[in-house]
Amino acid sequence: MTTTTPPEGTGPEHPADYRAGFISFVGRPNVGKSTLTNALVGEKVAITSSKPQTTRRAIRGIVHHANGQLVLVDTPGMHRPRTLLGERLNSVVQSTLGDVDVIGLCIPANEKIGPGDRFINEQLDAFPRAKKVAIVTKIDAASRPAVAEQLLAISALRDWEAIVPISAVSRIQLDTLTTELTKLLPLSPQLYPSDVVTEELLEDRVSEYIREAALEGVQDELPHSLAVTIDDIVERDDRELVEIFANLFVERDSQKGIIIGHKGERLREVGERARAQIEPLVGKQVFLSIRVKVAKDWQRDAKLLGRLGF
Ligand SMILES: Nc1nc2c(ncn2[C@@H]2O[C@H](COP(=O)(O)OP(=O)(O)OP(=O)(O)O)[C@@H](O)[C@H]2O)c(=O)[nH]1
Repeated sequence: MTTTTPPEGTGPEHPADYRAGFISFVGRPNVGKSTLTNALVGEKVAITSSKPQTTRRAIRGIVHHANGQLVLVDTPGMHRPRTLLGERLNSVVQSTLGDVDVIGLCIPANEKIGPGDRFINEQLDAFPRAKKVAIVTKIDAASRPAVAEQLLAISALRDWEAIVPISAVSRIQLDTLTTELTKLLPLSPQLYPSDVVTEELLEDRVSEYIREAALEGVQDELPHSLAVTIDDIVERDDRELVEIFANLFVERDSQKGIIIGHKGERLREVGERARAQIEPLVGKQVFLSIRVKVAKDWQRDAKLLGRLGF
């Protein structure tokens, strides 16, 4: 019997070679994974910062295009664990990578390949199912000869399915990367409806925005000590207003002072920065209450980690 019905789920508008699947970007902290995720998805779904190790959750950004769908699974930076939080982050990475179709190892163009890159590259052998692609990030920050040299050095690391130099900030070669990644995915119907760009809950995105705002301009030891929880998000019926009640956790009393600042000035700025990100997301004016609390040494305390959502 012959049939002209397209495979279930693909819909008549999709070509026969439509591909969809899961992709994870890995690499040392600060190599530009979150920035790349956001640039590909075209909306801010992962927080970025100049401080390493700011990504804590497996966030999915979804890239839609005519020939396929890339579901991006953003992972925390892989590193040797020093705290309980570090261990949990690593186990998130391990379970994520066991599932994906493609792993993109990100290595910046403007830094020599180091032990950290090699360590992560070796870890990838544990995931034979995934196809491996090298992504050379930040090419805007390196000279052409330096990029060429880096491509050569990376090609010696393993037999890659592809090596793609890109810049997320200058939007160089992002379409090429999308095309190359799509080619490596299985033939598949669409996995998500076309208007979905992330699976993250509003609450999670709001708390990430607050953490990002709080991270701006703080000292080096603080970033890992910050965590945000949301008590409530209330949509007011009587006004075009959303009320958000958040807690910002630090580990020590001294950090509380730093976050709040002189006469609360710093906290006010954090609130303003976060609000500027959240309002477009909810499409309404936002009233944001942030209460700073101390949870002593939460990174090393299993119970507190659980309470803070890790
Ligand atoms: N010049 C340049 N800088 C970039 C580019 N992509 C990212 N960066 C910068 O590199 C820094 C780190 O970027 P992130 O995207 O947060 O890095 P990450 O790998 O996700 O970091 P973790 O979350 O710590 O794992 C930020 O200051 C970015 O602005 C790029 O294409 N060009």
